[in-house]
Amino acid sequence: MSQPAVFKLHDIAFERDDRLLFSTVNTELNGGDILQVEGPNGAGKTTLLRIIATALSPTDGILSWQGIDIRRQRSEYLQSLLFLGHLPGLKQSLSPLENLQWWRRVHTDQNPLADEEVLAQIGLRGYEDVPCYSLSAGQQRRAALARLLVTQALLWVLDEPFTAIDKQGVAELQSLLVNHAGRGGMVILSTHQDVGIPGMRRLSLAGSGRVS
Ligand SMILES: Nc1ncnc2c1ncn2[C@@H]1O[C@H](COP(=O)(O)OP(=O)(O)OP(=O)(O)O)[C@@H](O)[C@H]1O
Repeated sequence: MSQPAVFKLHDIAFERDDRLLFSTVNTELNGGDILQVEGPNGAGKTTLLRIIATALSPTDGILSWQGIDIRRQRSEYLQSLLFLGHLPGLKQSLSPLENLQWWRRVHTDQNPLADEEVLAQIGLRGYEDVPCYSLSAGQQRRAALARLLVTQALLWVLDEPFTAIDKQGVAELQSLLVNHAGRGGMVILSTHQDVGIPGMRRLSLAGSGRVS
């Protein structure tokens, strides 16, 4: 018997204010898969990613992880998932170093990489101790993306991760995603940018949630 897909969206629908945003969204991911959720402004990309991150419940449909409905194993599922929303999600009065330390403690991160090394790799050397409110938009995005370097999560859910970062940062982030997939991880992302990731699949929300 074949193994169930690691992650599956089955007939997902979402209705808001009596308006059907999307319905019959079906797709599945296995280790190594990268999926881009695409569609015009207001199509529901952020909404779908928030459903995947369990911040919203679908009006209809089932999400399964390792073949089991995520509602029956919520904490196990959430331990396997890292969600970065379209805002950086940083405490603005804290520095990138303090934000990272806080995040690592909350997520009981066991990665041996030192905080300073993480921030250097993400392009924030020299800005470790600057309060986040003083950083540029791209530097704030990098401070948030630093979590990708230490997380053990298998499924990365990233809403507009390329926003505000420069060309080199985009290339580095693409490599990070490809390397994660190469190690058996999975990525679901939304972006309006042309992302040149070989083998990346697309889920279109321009109507009925077709997958190509
Ligand atoms: N908190 C909310 N309350 C009410 N309506 C909302 C809320 N958040 C989003 N919407 C509506 O839901 C629809 C989908 O929004 P969503 O943010 O998911 O779209 P999107 O595809 O991510 O758009 P964009 O490309 O502009 O980021 C929009 O019509 C939006 O107005």
